[in-house]
Amino acid sequence: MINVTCAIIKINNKILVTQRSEKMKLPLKWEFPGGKLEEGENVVECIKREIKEEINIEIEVVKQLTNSIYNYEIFTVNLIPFLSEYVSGEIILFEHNDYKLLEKSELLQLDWAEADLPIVKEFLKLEL
Ligand SMILES: Nc1nc2c([nH]c(=O)n2[C@H]2C[C@H](O)[C@@H](COP(=O)(O)OP(=O)(O)OP(=O)(O)O)O2)c(=O)[nH]1
Repeated sequence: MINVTCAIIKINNKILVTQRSEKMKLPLKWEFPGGKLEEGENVVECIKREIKEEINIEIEVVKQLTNSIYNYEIFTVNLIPFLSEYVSGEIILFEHNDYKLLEKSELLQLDWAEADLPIVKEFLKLEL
């Protein structure tokens, strides 16, 4: 099982979502940006590092949500989500195909990576 952190990032009351590239696993699926936990790293360090590496911005973690464990046949992911606030930096996509800033009500319209669906649903139930 691989441990992966991801961030639900609020920017001006919109939510940042990113689309995986054609060359990645789960091509063109939508996800919350993030990535694999490295050895000796805690989950908060991991999500801040991954967000800087992948989309060039700094975030502040607000709250950890419930993990989503999903079996994709070729691998099992333990996805660890963090509600986060944008702090600084300009969005530059180093790996992703595209991004969108969406209203909460628009989130379920995307073609999500399967592991993200329970996280999207938990987030939709939260007060913002
Ligand atoms: N970052 C991120 N990954 C997710 C989400 N949902 C989900 O199933 N994943 C999966 C896709 C990837 O296999 C893995 C994250 O790893 P990654 O983004 O660091 O790795 P990758 O696919 O670019 O690299 P690789 O495994 O092909 O070497 O978790 C999500 O919301 N965010």
